[in-house]
Amino acid sequence: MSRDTAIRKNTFLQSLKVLYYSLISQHLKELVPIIYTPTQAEAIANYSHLFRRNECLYLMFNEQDTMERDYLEQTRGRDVDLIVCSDAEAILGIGDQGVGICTAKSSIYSLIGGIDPFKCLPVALDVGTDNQELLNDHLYVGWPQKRVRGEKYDQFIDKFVQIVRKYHPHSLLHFEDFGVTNAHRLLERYRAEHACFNDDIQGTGAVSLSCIMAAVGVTKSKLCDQRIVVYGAGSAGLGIAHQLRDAMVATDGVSPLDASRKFYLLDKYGLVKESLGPSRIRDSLYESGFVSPDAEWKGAMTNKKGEVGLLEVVKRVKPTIMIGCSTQAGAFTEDVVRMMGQGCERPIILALSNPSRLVEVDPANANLWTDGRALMATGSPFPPARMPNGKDYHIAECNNALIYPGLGFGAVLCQSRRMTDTMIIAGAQRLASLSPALKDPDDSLLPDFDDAPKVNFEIGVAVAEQAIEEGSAGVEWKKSEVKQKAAERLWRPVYGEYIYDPEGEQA
Ligand SMILES: NC(=O)C1=CN([C@@H]2O[C@H](COP(=O)(O)OP(=O)(O)OC[C@H]3O[C@@H](n4cnc5c(N)ncnc54)[C@H](O)[C@@H]3O)[C@@H](O)[C@H]2O)C=CC1
Ligand SMILES: CC(=O)C(=O)O
Ligand SMILES: [Mg+2]
Repeated sequence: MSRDTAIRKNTFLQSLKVLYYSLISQHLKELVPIIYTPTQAEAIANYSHLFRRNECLYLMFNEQDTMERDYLEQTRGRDVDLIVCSDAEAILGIGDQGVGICTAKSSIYSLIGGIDPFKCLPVALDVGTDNQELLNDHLYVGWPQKRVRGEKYDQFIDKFVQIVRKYHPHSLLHFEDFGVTNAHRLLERYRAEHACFNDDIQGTGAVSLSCIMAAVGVTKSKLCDQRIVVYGAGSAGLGIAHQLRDAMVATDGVSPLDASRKFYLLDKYGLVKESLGPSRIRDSLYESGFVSPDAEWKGAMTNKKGEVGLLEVVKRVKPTIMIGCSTQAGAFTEDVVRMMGQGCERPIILALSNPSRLVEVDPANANLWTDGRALMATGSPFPPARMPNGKDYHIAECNNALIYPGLGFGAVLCQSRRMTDTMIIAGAQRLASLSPALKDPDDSLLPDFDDAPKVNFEIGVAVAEQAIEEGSAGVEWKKSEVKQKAAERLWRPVYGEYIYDPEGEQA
């Protein structure tokens, strides 16, 4: 190699990383689906078989005695702003993947959020796996033990969080794809003491709120006038319901109780209603206030176990919005969608499960079954649907990646010690204000992914402005200074253009 010193080799190799980011940045729409959803699910599912080298900080449960040393070794000389961690229990709709790491989530912060990749740290928290296929696989690279749960799990996570707080107190700690029993708990436990963010709960809630704000703009109605069915009451479903309810309370002035009654959540036991009891309703669902009173469901059709299914719910509720985050492919059947279409003029349908093969309804079918009246969004990219008038309807990609990079950029920019609900709402409102559907009701509900960097810059500015206004920021800027500061801070991959000159070579 012509680069003869270690430092020249080092800078050359670093430049290849810049090439990676530069190439993807120039072809975002084409290449994000390759490094992120839907392909990422396949890459994670085959992680051990495709394994080349470790790209993240890998912390294993049975090596926690050296956790602090391992952390320091990986972060030495780096000014870490952002940490993306996952225990991989509920990866991208494909369940427990043991050590299926989420480096892509971290790369998206750089590609779309403009955060220097050198300041981002992806962390795999390996606490074992309950995925028997992985445990039987002799090539599995993770710790081949059953998942650690309970107090020992909490102690391991706590040790990690305290190390982050000690060495990078201004960082944003992003939780990704934790299992439903841990996701809410961990966020609530740590968000008051450190800037924490759960993407599946808050990121998905925020991007869905933006999408729905745009959709109710098209239907010229208010958020509090909607009847909302959420199919799949896990991290994403509950996060979305909370976000929409908070927005109804904040913007439409309804009480939290009245707002809660606009929601009908379904989980694997059907409609979440009182009589399902604690064996079928998780604590976080009970506490959420979204459990339907039995009195509202007298005479409803049930199965032998007393469970009410989706079709019956849609028939009785006549929802204006139906959101899928259940991992159940095709759950929004023709009967369900046609029934919804009978109950309202412009059904708003968000089929958010990833990867694409798990989508609750193919938008082309939803379009057909509602005669082109549905306002639609999906979690992974889908081709446009042809409307009866011959026009193409662009399906919004309602994926948290359209908002979390900006939320993170904003929090990091102003060194916020908290990621507050109001900062997230400010980001969601800014995204909604950029919806193409505001100019043309037949256009996509959300901006195109090609515009994601520009859009996320705006989101970041809105978040930092809100943090300054409410006193959460660690910097002493005026709100009017934020845009300039954001522009100065933005990282963009610039890879020099090399022009091949054969004549020059001969000379
Ligand atoms: N578009 C986006 O930005 C995002 C999409 N997602 C997708 O949403 C899906 C769920 O993700 P999480 O909420 O993180 O997982 P989760 O495991 O927390 O939640 C899934 C929920 O679906 C429920 N469910 C399972 N079978 C069901 C059935 N037959 N009927 C009704 N509900 C059923 C489960 O009980 C669980 O509560 C995944 O496919 C994920 O990829 C998640 C986060 C963001
Ligand atoms: C997008 C995402 O966070 C998920 O599917 O889990
Ligand atoms: Mg996720």
